[in-house]
Amino acid sequence: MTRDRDEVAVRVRGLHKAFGGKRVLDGIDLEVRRGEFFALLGPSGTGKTTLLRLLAGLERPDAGTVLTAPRVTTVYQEPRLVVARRVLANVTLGLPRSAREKGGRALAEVGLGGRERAWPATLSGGEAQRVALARALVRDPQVLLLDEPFAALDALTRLQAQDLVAELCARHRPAVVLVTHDVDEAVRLADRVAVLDDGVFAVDRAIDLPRPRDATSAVTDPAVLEHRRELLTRLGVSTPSDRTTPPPEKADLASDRGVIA
Ligand SMILES: Nc1ncnc2c1ncn2[C@@H]1O[C@H](COP(=O)(O)OP(=O)(O)OP(=O)(O)O)[C@@H](O)[C@H]1O
Repeated sequence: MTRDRDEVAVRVRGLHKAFGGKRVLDGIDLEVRRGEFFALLGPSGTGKTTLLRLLAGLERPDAGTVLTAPRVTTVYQEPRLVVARRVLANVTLGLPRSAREKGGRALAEVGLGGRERAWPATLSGGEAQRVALARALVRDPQVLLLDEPFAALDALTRLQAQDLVAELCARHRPAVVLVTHDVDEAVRLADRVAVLDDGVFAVDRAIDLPRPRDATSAVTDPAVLEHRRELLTRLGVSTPSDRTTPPPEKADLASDRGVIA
């Protein structure tokens, strides 16, 4: 483990944010280190994107502090490519011409080597999102913010894109904050998963599973299933195993009878 893995790249303390009197974030504390992958789940409208926007410096806190390493880059659900610019120009947008070579290497890293001169309109959704990843990579982010980056992709492309992001993050080791609605995606990618509810983290759970994590283990590995069950329960979704568990009164009865150790 090298030293910069231990550097804190995101430090949030006592963060409060409201819009028009509506409390959205109500005292958030968060630390994410270089090389750490943090995923944020939560029902719609709980403030996940607001937290990302605060980390990106696009919103100001009402109270509390938000500190990040200087190079912060966001990848959004839509790739946000400039249609009138070729792929490489999109990757290096706003950077000096000297960044072109690095841009080409970033494209090769996301599997799009040779597509530098393609127009965005000729790309598939998955390819366009890989261009967006290359555009983030070329900026050497110390903090990578991912705002539901796989949500618009079909199921198979999404799994491939998750593998790619896991691989890129393992190699470049930014501090990652991923916002997602997908529990399986969070468990597959993250070192830690939090559930944002009512302005605070209702859960902040370490996912200490070995890597690489392949897609099939998501349906076979009991440790993965346990994380999934716990997170879904915290999100208010009952799982089949919950439904087959006797209700509490019955479990108590059973334990009174000595059936449950
Ligand atoms: N600029 C703003 N002005 C007013 N209200 C806002 C603003 N930004 C966010 N909100 C409100 O803050 C709340 C949280 O929004 P936010 O987009 O952060 O939630 P979210 O958890 O990311 O939702 P989703 O999962 O649906 O994307 C919502 O009620 C939203 O309407």
